[in-house]
Amino acid sequence: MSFKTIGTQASFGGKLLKLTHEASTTKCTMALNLFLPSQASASKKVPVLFYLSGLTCTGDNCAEKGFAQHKASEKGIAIVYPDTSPRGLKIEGEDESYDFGSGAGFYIDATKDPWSKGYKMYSYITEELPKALFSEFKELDESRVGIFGHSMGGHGALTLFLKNPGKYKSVSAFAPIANPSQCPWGEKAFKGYIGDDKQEWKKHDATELVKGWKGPLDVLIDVGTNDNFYKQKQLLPENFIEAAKGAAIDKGVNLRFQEGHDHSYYTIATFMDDHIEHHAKHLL
Ligand SMILES: N[C@@H](CCC(=O)N[C@@H](CSC=O)C(=O)NCC(=O)O)C(=O)O
Repeated sequence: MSFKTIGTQASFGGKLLKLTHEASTTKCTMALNLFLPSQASASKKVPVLFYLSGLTCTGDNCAEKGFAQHKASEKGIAIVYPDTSPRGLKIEGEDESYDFGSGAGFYIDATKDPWSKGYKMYSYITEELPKALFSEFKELDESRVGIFGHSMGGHGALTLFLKNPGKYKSVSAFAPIANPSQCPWGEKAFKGYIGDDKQEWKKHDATELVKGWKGPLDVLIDVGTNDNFYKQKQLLPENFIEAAKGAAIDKGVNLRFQEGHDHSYYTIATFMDDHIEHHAKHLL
């Protein structure tokens, strides 16, 4: 057993397991939540959605206020809510800012010291965590996996999907950091975790990655018109759309601007049913 169950919460007819496990990629104990709908059993496996959260979050933010269990329970889809970084590695500066270090792993593997010690969220989310989950929870179907997320987690969802053709059957994002090489959050993270080589940054930037995408694409993206971070040009979703057009797959990106909505979980909860429906189309 690699996971410890430290709590179980009834939710929309299913159960939310609060789990921890020792992770070798991130060199620490990682916490996460796993929602299992009532349909899940070893003889009837259910598809799985990975939800990647944004800056400052843990696996609890969306589990508590994203309203995802509502539709996932109806559809019979499990949801994994991982943490957003390693914790407590005792790296100098780890807890100094909200947008770098703890709570800000950016879903990449750091190559620069001292962060390369354990800031390996790409390997954790794409390899170590799913491997551990699928080996322990026989009710999860590893052939039907989707990915979505918010803000930094929207960047994570888009890039993990685009870097791994076929691994994820569906993708969507709320207010993603869609062109991180060109915005202050992304510049700070890439410089700190990867270094100064901007060619390297491109390998982790959804707007760059989509240019090389081959085949069909069906992405749902919601951004609020009253999102302060959109106004501050941290998100740049239009750049992603332009890049997708260049790759002749623009019809596959459904970018919706939601009038009056901001960057918060009020927005995520409002449109969560649409996102689960979008994934269900591909996973069921
Ligand atoms: N503290 C920061 C803002 C932090 C913030 O808004 N975090 C967002 C994600 S932003 C992009 O990744 C979030 O989801 N917060 C948690 C929540 O429950 O709302 C500041 O002061 O600007």
